[in-house]
Amino acid sequence: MSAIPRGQSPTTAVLLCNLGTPDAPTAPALRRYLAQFLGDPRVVEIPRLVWWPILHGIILRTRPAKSAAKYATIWTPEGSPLAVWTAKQALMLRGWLGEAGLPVRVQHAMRYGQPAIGAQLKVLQEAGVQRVLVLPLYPQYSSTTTASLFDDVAAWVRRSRTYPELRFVNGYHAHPGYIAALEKSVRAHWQREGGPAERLVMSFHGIPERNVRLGDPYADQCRATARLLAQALGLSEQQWQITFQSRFGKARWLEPYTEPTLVALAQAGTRRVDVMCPGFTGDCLETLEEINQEARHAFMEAGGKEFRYIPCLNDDAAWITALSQIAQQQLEGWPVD
Ligand SMILES: C=CC1=C(C)c2cc3[nH]c(cc4nc(cc5[nH]c(cc1n2)c(C)c5CCC(=O)O)C(CCC(=O)O)=C4C)c(C)c3C=C
Ligand SMILES: [Fe+2]
Ligand SMILES: [Fe+2]
Repeated sequence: MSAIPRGQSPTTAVLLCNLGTPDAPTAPALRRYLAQFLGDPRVVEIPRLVWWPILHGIILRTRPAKSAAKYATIWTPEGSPLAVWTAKQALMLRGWLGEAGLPVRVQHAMRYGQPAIGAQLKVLQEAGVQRVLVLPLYPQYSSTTTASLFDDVAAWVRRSRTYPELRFVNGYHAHPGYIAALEKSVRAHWQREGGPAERLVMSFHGIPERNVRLGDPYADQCRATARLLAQALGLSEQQWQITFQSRFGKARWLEPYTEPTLVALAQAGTRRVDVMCPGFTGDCLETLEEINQEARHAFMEAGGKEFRYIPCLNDDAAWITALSQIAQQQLEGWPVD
């Protein structure tokens, strides 16, 4: 791909997309966010007639205040960590691609909340952008996340008379740059801590077991990521394990569940664990509160001695390099000006 002449506004863009987060750690903000999130038919696959009264009559009356209190424990002066990391990743990716001779525009957008995907696509189009690569911050494909993002892009296309040429990344769970960035983050953690703990627990966000039965490749992709990382780190089967967190509702989700596994490890005499969340590319509520606060507490209460949390990739240089490699591979062959 030839470089875009400097000084002109780029007509090619990368839209870096993430899940989204509430605007504030308050019950009203959580109600807006959860209504959009849990009203998405890709996330809750229950017929509307059955689900709507439960969502609006029960869940949105009780959950917002409880979730807001959790968000309040991780909120920063700059805002929600997920929003802060996503914006920073987009800024860094723009720099990395520019250095690689591809001065494309890079914007970020959220599936739920702000900045919305449709609004960002409109901004790009109005700025003269003719080609957009949509790059989700989800390494593992799931219909609940990746396909939902695609739906949102498609919904904007449906509303628009004209739209740019579009490409969409489905996932990169085994990309060598992603695995290498994860490996580097674990090795740096071991360096700081003076060596590995007895066990490395890799916790991924769960999804309902039913989705997997119906063909969602998410679980296999999480397992493949975990295995590749364990191999890169030279770990034996006894030194690592995969778990799934954040179960929502009463149905069976992917197992083994993270917190009960950590409790069982402590009860069986494991004193020290390293815990990471390789499926989350930036720290957020699910890693900072659910893992580093709640799961830590459960492990220690069950007799564990050290719970060593490994931060997500966030603004790590090796991770931004991986993102820029993934983007470059997809931008390859696209005509520029
Ligand atoms: C990384 C991949 C994710 C998958 C897969 C996923 C599936 C999924 N999530 C819910 C319900 C909730 N998730 C919530 C927060 C949340 N989820 C992800 C990622 C995935 N979810 C992230 C990054 C976050 C954190 C957002 C942040 O602001 O920091 C929440 C909201 C918080 C709460 O009230 O607990 C809900 C609800 C379902 C039902 C689902 C699959 C069916
Ligand atoms: Fe989630
Ligand atoms: Fe959670």
